[in-house]
Amino acid sequence: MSAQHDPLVSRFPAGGVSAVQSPCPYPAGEALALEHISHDFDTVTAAEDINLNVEPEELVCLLGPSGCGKTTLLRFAAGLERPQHGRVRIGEQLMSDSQSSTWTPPEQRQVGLVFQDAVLFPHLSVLENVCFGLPKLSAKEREQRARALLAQLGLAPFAESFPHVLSGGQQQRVALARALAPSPRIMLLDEPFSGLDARLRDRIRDDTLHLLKRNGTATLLVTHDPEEALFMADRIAVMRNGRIIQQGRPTEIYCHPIDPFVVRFFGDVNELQGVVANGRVETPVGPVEAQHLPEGSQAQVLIRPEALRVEQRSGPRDHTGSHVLMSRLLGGASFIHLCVHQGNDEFHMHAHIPGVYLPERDDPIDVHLDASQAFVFPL
Ligand SMILES: Nc1ncnc2c1ncn2[C@@H]1O[C@H](COP(=O)(O)OP(=O)(O)OP(=O)(O)O)[C@@H](O)[C@H]1O
Repeated sequence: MSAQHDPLVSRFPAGGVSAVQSPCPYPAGEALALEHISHDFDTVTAAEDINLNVEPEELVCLLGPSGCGKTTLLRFAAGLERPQHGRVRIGEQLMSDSQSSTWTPPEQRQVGLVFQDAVLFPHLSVLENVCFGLPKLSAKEREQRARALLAQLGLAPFAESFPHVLSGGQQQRVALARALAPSPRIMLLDEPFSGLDARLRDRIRDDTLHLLKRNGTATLLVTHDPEEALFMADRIAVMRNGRIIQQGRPTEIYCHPIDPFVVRFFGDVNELQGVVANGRVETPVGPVEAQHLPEGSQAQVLIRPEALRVEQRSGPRDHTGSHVLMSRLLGGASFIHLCVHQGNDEFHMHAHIPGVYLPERDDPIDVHLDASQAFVFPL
């Protein structure tokens, strides 16, 4: 989908940066390709046969826990580190190739880089910081482009200010504008929002998404935050221990996770076990399809809290059936601790219900399962 047709960007007025530089000035084809990248640091495998590409205008998130190798991949793309095996291409150009010893230094790669902490030149104004990477334009064009970008990020009033008078969030936006000013072939963002408090982070994340989409900038974003990946990404690559274990559109990753790690990484999950019988596994909240597993095999069932719908039932509050243990309001949703029964066994499960729904402790309930958010894997 082009940036112009993306409903997310429709709230932006025409003009701005696009008046200075039209979106996506690079030819069609991949913006970035990492091909068969492998790399060890002493005994740690930071990358193992990684294949990842970013299409023009696409925003790809590398998502995974701390230490899984996300930053290392970004550094290979930027040319800050040389992979022991594999190739890096940016656009049509080969940037590094372990076999032919091809190597392009970072300053010749036309990448935009933003890290967790904005590193601005303290002796230059905001405007001068953003103009810094634009030596090929005339002074007037430089200023025009820098001001247009600052305006898009709500920073126009600070153009003449020096970095030390800006808040952390404002500094981060300046860093973003500076990286974007030279129209990089690819933007490489390494946890750029993680140093910000929650509300500011949401705002800057939103601004960044709109800015990147409006400019049609291909982007690789590193994050350990699954919500951030879902919010930002056109495509997500989930990493663990130096390997990409699943990549696809956010809905594919969330609704069709290929293993328990991917399910758990996206949040709290109810975990149960059972035996496959007649192509399904019985759970205390209903059967779950398991046609892909052998009959009689042990299976684990992972059920997201939002898969459970809770209905209050009339009857005695005597704990003979499923009942409420505790209810909490989380804001836009309610979180309910449940005690559910299967035969003589009791299970503690969590339900996540949209809106304000707070049944009382000990209320008898029926629990219904949306099986599309329940996943069965071999044990
Ligand atoms: N220069 C280095 N020398 C030795 N080990 C390194 C080096 N750089 C990274 N590593 C190791 O490689 C692994 C991957 O590190 P990397 O920084 O890429 O992970 P990450 O997923 O980005 O983690 P985080 O989210 O914490 O930044 C880690 O075990 C790390 O300790």
